[in-house]
Amino acid sequence: MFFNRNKSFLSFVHRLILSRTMVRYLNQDEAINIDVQLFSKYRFSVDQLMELAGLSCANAIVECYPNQKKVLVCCGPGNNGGDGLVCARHLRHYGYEPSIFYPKRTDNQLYQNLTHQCQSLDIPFIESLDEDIINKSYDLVVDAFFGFSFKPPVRDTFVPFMKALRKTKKPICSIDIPSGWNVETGKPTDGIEPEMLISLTAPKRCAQSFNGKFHYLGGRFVPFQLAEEFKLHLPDFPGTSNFVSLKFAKSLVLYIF
Ligand SMILES: NC(=O)C1=CN([C@@H]2O[C@H](COP(=O)(O)OP(=O)(O)OC[C@H]3O[C@@H](n4cnc5c(N)ncnc54)[C@H](O)[C@@H]3O)[C@@H](O)[C@H]2O)[C@H](O)CC1
Ligand SMILES: [K+]
Repeated sequence: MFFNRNKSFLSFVHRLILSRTMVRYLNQDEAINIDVQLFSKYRFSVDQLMELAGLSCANAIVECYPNQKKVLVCCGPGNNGGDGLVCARHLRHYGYEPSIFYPKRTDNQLYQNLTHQCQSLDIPFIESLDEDIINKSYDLVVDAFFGFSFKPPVRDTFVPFMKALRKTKKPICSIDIPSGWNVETGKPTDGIEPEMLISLTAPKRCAQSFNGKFHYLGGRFVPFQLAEEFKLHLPDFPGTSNFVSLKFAKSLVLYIF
């Protein structure tokens, strides 16, 4: 059956290997540079990209954690946190029971609007975080504390929160970057160990040392010219899906069966 679905199984495997092994892992400057180009040259708004990114994260989470409905979304002060707020809203619409921990808010109108949208869906905002709270009340943690603008070491306010993520027994899904990791060199000795990573736009260098269960690329919005300019070699997204596995073996099994 699968020979009919494509020219040949071998040509599929060849393309799959290339797409998984060829995808480029960005350094921090490249990630920031692409960000700037998306907003300037390609005239995307941050709201648009955040919505597309957060939606792709919610979809990938539903794919991997269909029964873990009680989700704690930990949001940081930047756009990574914004992705988390969007992800929480979409998970709520998908019938999940998200709660949000958002310790450091800003008066940025976009974040205030995203917060209001979550509150309008009765998504609770919790006021404190430690590993007992997580272990007792949640099935899954979404880590949207920090993305590619993180500069180590973790500042004092966030130290206890990162400790809770490090100590919890519950699976963690990190958005774009496992928070607290060096964007380029990866996990510090006391770093968190997420089970799932959803890279956005293109994977960052730290993702090369990620060996958790699930690694997806989300955010299906990269202009073809930009992908070409930065030689991103992004994999093909299947059908109308807005996330694609970067784990070669999983894609092969999915194809065959
Ligand atoms: N470019 C894209 O394609 C898209 C990117 N998205 C998401 O945006 C983040 C990057 O967002 P940014 O606002 O630049 O930064 P962060 O969210 O990573 O964090 C900045 C925030 O964190 C504070 N901070 C930095 N270092 C520390 C530290 N050591 N301790 C405590 N706090 C720290 C800093 O002050 C800022 O307030 C990217 O990863 C994506 O998730 C878009 O949403 C989608 C498209
Ligand atoms: K993160």
